[in-house]
Amino acid sequence: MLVQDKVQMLLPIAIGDYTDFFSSMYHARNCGIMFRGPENAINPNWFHLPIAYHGRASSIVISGTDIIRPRGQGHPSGNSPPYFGPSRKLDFELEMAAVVGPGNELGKPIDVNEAADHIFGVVLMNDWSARDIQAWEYVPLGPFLGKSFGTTISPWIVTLDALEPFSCEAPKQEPPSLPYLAEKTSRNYDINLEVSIRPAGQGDSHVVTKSNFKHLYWTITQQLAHHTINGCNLRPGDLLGTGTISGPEPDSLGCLLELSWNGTKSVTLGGTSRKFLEDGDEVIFSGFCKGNGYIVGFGSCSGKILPSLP
Ligand SMILES: O=C(O)/C=C/C(=O)CC(=O)CC(=O)O
Ligand SMILES: [Ca+2]
Ligand SMILES: [Mg+2]
Repeated sequence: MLVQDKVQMLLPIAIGDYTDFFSSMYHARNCGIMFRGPENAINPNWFHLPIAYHGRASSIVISGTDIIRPRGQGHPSGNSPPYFGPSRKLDFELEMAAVVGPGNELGKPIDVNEAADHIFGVVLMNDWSARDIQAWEYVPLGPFLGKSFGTTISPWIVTLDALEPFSCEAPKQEPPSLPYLAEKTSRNYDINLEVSIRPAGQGDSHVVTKSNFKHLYWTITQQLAHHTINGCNLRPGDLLGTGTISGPEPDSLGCLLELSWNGTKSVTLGGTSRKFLEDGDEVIFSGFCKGNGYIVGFGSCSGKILPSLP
């Protein structure tokens, strides 16, 4: 046995492909209210299929790896042209991710009721997001450079077997999903999640949100079944992010975009405050399940923001 602090953690898998879903209704609704207003907050398709984008596997890094503030084109306001420079709206996204194994052959979808047999386990994941870059580039094809500069995961994979004692009923889906997504039993897991930020030079980190995996509307088994329904093959080590896991309460929102309501209010951090991340901030995710006399821990998923290139 080795003391955790004395070893260097590495990525637990070789990640061939990475997909990121958008499966918390609270997160989808909040983003929609901010970007489209309350009447059209959630697009009609959202309630019929687990929405996702194809992410970038090459920039997935292990917890503890620094993240360089990305540069890019920022969203013009009014009639002004777009600007180029360091992101002014750098954010974290509190997520978990399923690690695929064994996966399927090309052309042979995985049945939703057998999907759990193709998920080896789960990790914590931070889908770092540059909101100004993302807002300008994402129509009509989805996120691109606003998210591909870095994604952090925790160092060990907690198997679904280890999570079984913490399984709980998933939210009721209304309208009912199409038959290929209808599960005989639809399960989530009760996993406590927490995000804290340690500003540069401070010893203490400050908790900014607490959420729970059980808030996901689309389950990870529905995500996997949907991903393969067109015949797409998933391979061992592929990573399926859940999407930002926001809960219903104001202190359970999974990103600063929501917590600061797109920079219109401040989030307190001890003696200071944030709307988006500043250079030197260390963002630390933790996750655990509390059993009877024991804990299943996910370790931490952390990263510090370094200044952008000149
Ligand atoms: O509702 C929209 O138009 C946009 C939503 C987002 O951009 C949220 C997002 O970043 C997706 C994610 O959680 O990864
Ligand atoms: Ca995401
Ligand atoms: Mg990312």
